[in-house]
Amino acid sequence: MASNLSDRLSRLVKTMRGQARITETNVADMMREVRMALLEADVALPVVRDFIARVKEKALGQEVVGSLNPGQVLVSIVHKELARTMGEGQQELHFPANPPMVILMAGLQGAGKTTTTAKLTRWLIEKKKKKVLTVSTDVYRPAAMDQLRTVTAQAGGECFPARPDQKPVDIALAALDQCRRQYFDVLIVDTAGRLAIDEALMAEIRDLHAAVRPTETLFVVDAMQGQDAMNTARAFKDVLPLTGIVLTKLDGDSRGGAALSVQQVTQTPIKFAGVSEKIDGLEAFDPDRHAGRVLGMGDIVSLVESVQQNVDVAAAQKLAAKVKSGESFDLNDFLSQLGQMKNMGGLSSLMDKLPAQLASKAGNLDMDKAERDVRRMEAVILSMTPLERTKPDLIKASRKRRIAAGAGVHVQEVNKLLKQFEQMRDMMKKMKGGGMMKMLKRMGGMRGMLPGM
Ligand SMILES: Nc1nc2c(ncn2[C@@H]2O[C@H](COP(=O)(O)OP(=O)(O)OP(=O)(O)O)[C@@H](O)[C@H]2O)c(=O)[nH]1
Repeated sequence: MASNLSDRLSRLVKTMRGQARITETNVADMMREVRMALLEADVALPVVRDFIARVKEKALGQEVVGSLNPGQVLVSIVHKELARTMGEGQQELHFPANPPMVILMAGLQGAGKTTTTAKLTRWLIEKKKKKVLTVSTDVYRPAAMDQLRTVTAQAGGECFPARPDQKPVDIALAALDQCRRQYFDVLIVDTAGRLAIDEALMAEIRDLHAAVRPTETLFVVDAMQGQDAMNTARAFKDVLPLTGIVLTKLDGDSRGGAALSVQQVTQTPIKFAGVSEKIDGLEAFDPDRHAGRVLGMGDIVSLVESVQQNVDVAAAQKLAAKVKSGESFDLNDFLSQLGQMKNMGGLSSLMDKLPAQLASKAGNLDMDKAERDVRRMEAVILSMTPLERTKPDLIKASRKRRIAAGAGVHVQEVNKLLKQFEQMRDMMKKMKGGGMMKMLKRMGGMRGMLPGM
């Protein structure tokens, strides 16, 4: 697995210490790394070229302030420009003043249109309190009609009973008529998957569009499609006035470079991301966060921010000094560490911000259980006396039972915690604070990643 962009740039940066400006000479090597990172993320080559030219123009002549170096400044420029290219903030659906709203789903076979139709139905019902009707116009595959009926029911919506012997336009108009008569707020028209080179099918979807005049025409594209996504998107855009893009299968291995290519050629906002096969696996697309993924850096920017805001560096330094000087690590210290972890938004929110490679390694952990464990540990420590917290060896069996009762847990939980604490104290003694100092230094290094931090 290739290392991430900030690692690569910092390797280069070692050779250019003391340089105060981004110049033609030092930018060339760095741009090569940025180009590689984007190509590895499957962004189409012409889009990469364009993007690089824009970043270079922005970067040249930038002052490198304070403790930053040119590489750090560049990572920040690349990240911001990438997020800006993929959209300015999150983009919502447009709801017309007079319902029903019609949404037309378009895309290649297997892109995820039917699954997204169901997810969107659920999203509209739950988040927007809408009454939703779906309809399949895939007259070529009766199984597709059955699939939509099943998934719409799972989503809690209604599906218009279409028949394969009808024409797609007739089906859609009949569904729209039912929608009006029965006061549905939204009609989602699912269509057959089609290749852009299939002229007859492309003409059919254009006719469908003209007949139902949708408020939203969503192009559904599989993030795993990589470089090809650009050509597909362009062909659909030529035929249909797209209003939004749904990028599916972002839970796969792909770094999601397709987002950049598709957005660039269609100039259409990416509105949703598909993040699982399940009915609730649809999220509003977040360009800032996705930029981190494309660069292979996870949501590093907000991770750095949450570490800085919530970790009490002074307290951590005091703890490191205490361990180093041979003073023992006690349960109060343990409690404060648990508190810091909670301040950063809990384990699952930290996991969400990690780069994909790291997160997938930790993916088998049950985060909900881990968070419950942390809360239980806190309750156990809080039910001890101050003396017991500094000298846990004094805790006898009868006190363990009282502590367990106070925390509302089984006595085994108290034993488990004391054992974990003992292991941690042994580890701390071996580290003599050195490991923690290293960690703190790294945090200091991360602070330099972005200007103004
Ligand atoms: N992991 C994952 N799988 C997805 C996602 N979206 C769709 N899929 C899967 O992709 C496959 C194809 O999805 P469909 O919704 O049937 O695709 P379609 O575009 O309607 O396909 P056609 O009707 O053949 O044109 C199914 O196995 C879905 O479960 C997603 O966001 N993540």
